[in-house]
Amino acid sequence: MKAISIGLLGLGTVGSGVVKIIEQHQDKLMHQIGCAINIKKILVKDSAKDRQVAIDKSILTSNVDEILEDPEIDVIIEVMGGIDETKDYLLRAIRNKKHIITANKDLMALYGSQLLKEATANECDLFYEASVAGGIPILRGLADGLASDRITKMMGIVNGTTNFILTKMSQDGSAYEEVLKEAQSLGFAEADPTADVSGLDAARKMAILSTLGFSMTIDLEDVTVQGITEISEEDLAYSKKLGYTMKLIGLSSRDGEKVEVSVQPALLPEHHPLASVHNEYNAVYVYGEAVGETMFYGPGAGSLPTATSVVSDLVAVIKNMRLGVNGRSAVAPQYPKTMKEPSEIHAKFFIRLHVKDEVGVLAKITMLFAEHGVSFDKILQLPLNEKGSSEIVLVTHHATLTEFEKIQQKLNDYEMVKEIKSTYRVEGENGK
Ligand SMILES: NC(=O)C1=CN([C@@H]2O[C@H](COP(=O)(O)OP(=O)(O)OC[C@H]3O[C@@H](n4cnc5c(N)ncnc54)[C@H](OP(=O)(O)O)[C@@H]3O)[C@@H](O)[C@H]2O)C=CC1
Ligand SMILES: N[C@@H](CC=O)C(=O)O
Ligand code: NA
Repeated sequence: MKAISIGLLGLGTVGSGVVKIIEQHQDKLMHQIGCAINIKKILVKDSAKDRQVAIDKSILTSNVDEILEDPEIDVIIEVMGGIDETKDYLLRAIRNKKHIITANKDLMALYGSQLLKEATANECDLFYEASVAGGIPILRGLADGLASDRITKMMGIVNGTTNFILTKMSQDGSAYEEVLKEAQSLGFAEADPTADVSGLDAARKMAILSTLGFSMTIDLEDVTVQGITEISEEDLAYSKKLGYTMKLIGLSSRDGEKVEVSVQPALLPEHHPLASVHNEYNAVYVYGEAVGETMFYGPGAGSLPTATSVVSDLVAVIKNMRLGVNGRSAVAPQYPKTMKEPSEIHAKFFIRLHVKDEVGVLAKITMLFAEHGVSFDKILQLPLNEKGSSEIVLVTHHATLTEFEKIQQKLNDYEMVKEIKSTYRVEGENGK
C-alpha cells in the first residue's frame, strides 16, 4: 500500500510529540497499518522559529490552503488549538474528503456534533481521543469497551494543570503562581491558562465525556463550573486535618433520565482512588450498571502522552481506510437531555465560617441546619488571632444543593456570622 500523506496543523507541544512518535515507532506503525506515514505539510504561525523536533523546514507553511487543498493529503491532524477559524479549516477539510484527528476540546465541546455530522455525511472519520484526559484511552473505553453497558456516573480529574498545581500546593506548600508557571513551562497548560484554572477546560472535557457516556447532547452551558483560584492555604490545611484531599473534580451523574454535569474543587477521602492521582496525571472513574466500577488512569497532558492518543487515532483512521469503512463509527446521541434541578442534587458539604466568639453561636448554627433537615458528620471550632472571633468548620451529612444554599443565605443574615469563608462539596464517600 502506498504511503498515507498527512497534514499537521500545529507543531507545538502536541504536534512535536506526534512527529516524534511517527518517527520513533515507525516499525510498529508499519506493522499495524501496512504502509508508511508521510507528514507532507505542517501548518505553523512562524516558519522561522526553532523547533523541538528535527524536521525538514521546507514542509512548514503558514498557508493553510497548501494543506486543505492538497488532494494527496488524506488525513488532517489538528493540534493547533483555537475555535472559530479552526472549525472553518476542519469543515473545509471534511468537505474535501479528508479524515480528521483533533486534540481540541475547546472546539469539540462547542461544535463536536456539527463536525461529527459533517464528517459522517462525507464518509470521513473524526476522532478526538486526545481531547479528553490526554494519554488515557477514555473515549474509546466508553465508545467501544463499555458500549454494551449503561453508564450512570463518571467522576474524574480531567485537567492536568490544576491537578499539578493542587498537588504541589498541598504536598510541598508551593505558591500558586510559581506552580502555575512550572505547569506552563512543562507544556501542560493551555496557551491561555485561565481556561485551566477557571475550570473551563475541565468543563469542556466533561461535556464531551458526558455526551458520549450518556448518549445525549450535553452542551458546555449545561456544565456548572468552579475553578481552583479561590482555594486558600487554610482550605487545603483543613481538608488535610479532616482526612480529605482537595481535587478539581468533574462529575457527571444520571438518575433515571436526569443528569448533573459539574466541575468544582471537592474534598475526597484520603483513601479514595482519585485522591492519590497526583501531578499532571488524570483519572476517570466510570460506573456502569452492569460492569460496576472501572477506573481509567494515566497522564492527562504533555507532549508524548497526548501525541500517543493522536497517533493511535491515526492508526484507527488508516485501518478504516484499508477496510473502506471510514465515517461509520460516530453514533448520534440516543436520548433527550434533562438536567437535574438543584433540589435533585445530593451531596455532603464542607463549610468554613468566621463567627463571633460568643456563647450559643454553635448551638444556633446547629439549630439552623437541623431546621433544614441537615445533620453534621464533622465539626471543628478553633479560636482566631482576631480577638473575639472564632472559626467553625463543618462537614454535613448528605443534603440537597437547594437546602444547603438556603442555609448559606440565612447564615449570611445572622449577625454573629462574620463571613462564610468557603464551601466545597465532599465527594466519594461510601467508596464512590
Ligand atoms: N499540551 C497538552 O498537554 C495538551 C494539549 N491539547 C490540545 O492540543 C492543542 C495544541 O496544544 P499545544 O500543542 O499545547 O499548543 P502549542 O501552543 O504548544 O502549539 C500550537 C501550535 O499551533 C500553531 N498555531 C497556533 N495557531 C495557529 C494559527 N492560527 N495558524 C497557524 N499555526 C498556528 C503554533 O505555531 P507556532 O509554533 O509557529 O507558534 C504551534 O506550532 C490544543 O487544542 C490543546 O488544547 C490536548 C491535550 C493535551
Ligand atoms: N491544559 C490541559 C491539557 C490537556 O488537555 C490540562 O492541563 O489538562
Ligand atoms: Na484521551
